[in-house]
Amino acid sequence: MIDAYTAADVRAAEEPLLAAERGFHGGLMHRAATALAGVVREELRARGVRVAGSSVVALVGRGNNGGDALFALAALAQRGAAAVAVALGPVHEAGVGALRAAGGRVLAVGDDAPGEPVWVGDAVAEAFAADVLMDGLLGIGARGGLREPAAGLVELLTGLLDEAGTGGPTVIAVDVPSGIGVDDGALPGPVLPADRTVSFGVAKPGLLLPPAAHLAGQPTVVDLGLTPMLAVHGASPAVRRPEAADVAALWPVPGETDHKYSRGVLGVLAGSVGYPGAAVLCVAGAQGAGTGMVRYLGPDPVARAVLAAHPEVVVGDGRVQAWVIGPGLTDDRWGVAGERVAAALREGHPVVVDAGALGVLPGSAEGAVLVPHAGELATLLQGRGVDVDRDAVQAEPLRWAREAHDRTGAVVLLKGAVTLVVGAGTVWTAADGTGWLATAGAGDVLAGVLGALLAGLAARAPGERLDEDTVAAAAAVAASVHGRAAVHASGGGPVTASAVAAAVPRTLANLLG
Ligand SMILES: NC(=O)C1=CN([C@@H]2O[C@H](COP(=O)(O)OP(=O)(O)OC[C@H]3O[C@@H](n4cnc5c(N)ncnc54)[C@H](OP(=O)(O)O)[C@@H]3O)[C@@H](O)[C@H]2O)[C@@H](O)CC1
Ligand SMILES: [K+]
Repeated sequence: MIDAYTAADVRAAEEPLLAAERGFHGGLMHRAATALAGVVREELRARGVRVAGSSVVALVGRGNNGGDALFALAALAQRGAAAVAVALGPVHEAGVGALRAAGGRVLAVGDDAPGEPVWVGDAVAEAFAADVLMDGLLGIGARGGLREPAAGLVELLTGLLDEAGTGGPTVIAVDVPSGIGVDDGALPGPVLPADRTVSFGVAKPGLLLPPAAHLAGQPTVVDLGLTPMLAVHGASPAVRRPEAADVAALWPVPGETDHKYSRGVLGVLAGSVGYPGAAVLCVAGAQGAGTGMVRYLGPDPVARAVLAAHPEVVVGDGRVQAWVIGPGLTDDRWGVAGERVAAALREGHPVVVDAGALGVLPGSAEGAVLVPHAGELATLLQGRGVDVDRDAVQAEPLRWAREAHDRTGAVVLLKGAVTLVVGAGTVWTAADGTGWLATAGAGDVLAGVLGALLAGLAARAPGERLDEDTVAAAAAVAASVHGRAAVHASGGGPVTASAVAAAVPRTLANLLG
């Protein structure tokens, strides 16, 4: 599990550690910088460049984040790297001292910065020519987006890096990409996209939350002994991301005495004469995820298509432990879908609600998991009197997913390259897929995978409602499995939704094996 804590919780936890070290060399900043320098060396090796003779540049801001970057540069300079700090104002004095003592250079952008004065354009050229570029402008002390001159410098550099494709430096963000919303993943201004973020103590929410997560690259967390302090302080993770072991821990694995009913029966109300494929794909996802049985409800021609692809499906009503309602339904079926959602919730069954059925939710949909994409979430909120559109949802996905949760009582899984799951408690994210997964029908497969998982979990606790945290964790785990299946199926190239569903059993076998 990657657990991310808010900036306030991190500060409260580090306070006693900082007080205990009282400026002692070898304290938190020294350990953070040493680990950071280690990651830079790793990245230099990955580029086939030796540390001695390499070129490493850091953009340095006024706080301790800049201090980390300066001490890391000093450590690299000691090993023979050409280390250059670009200071964008007054910066950590001891850090500058250490860098200079190790033979590094300091370039100054702006009158109040130490070092050789340079134009912004020269600083950009220096940064762009480096093997590795560290972004140490702002950390968890950020208030709002980058200010000038850092904002302009980052905009210029981002443009150059965009044009260069893979030709520019490897970018490593120090603790967080500078200027992101540390706690909410917002992007209030320009942010330098990183290949990797080295985060100190614990991950920060913005590394896992869209849209900032797209700019953080691969997160690497450096252990600084903060976790026990967080526990003492009573902090709980604000955002979590499941890893392979977490999928295995949650996924119900059948025992010798299990039978199809004890493994979970999933009801699927999906598909229409216009969109029969949605039903076939949803069922394929559920079968691939190993549900005990699928009961399918839908028009005869669609049922025939479902049976042709999946002869093990039972067509017609009966007892189920969970539902998927909505994929591929046309408006003539929305009334039936709405009644079925309400009935399932009354009976205490978890329901995955997708597509057209999102528009016919009962006033309170507590117990449901809504699985919209950004456009569907905007429509759902508009239907409840909220003035929001797709672009606004994409700009602030956490805010609007939370709004939808507050207004419906349901767990909200917002689909995207980084999937977001919002309930009353911890926020979950998953980002194990590939860009190739953005393809027709992929959402139908996800609904089936999630439905199967919920049916399996509900079947393990007969007569009990699944608690909301379990449902939210299941939604994130299902999104993770779906993304991993896409990666398996893709092998780096295009992938169809059918292929993703077909790859789910192999993906689960690898995760559970
Ligand atoms: N947690 C840990 O265990 C460890 C943490 N460590 C490190 O410490 C970092 C936190 O350090 P920090 O508190 O000095 O904050 P940081 O973000 O560097 O700078 C804040 C300064 O920037 C300024 N400023 C604010 N917003 C701004 C803006 N938009 N644009 C421009 N300026 C802005 C603000 O000034 P003001 O807002 O008052 O104008 C203030 O002076 C943390 O991220 C990690 O890297 C490690 O060293 C050791 C282990
Ligand atoms: K940073």
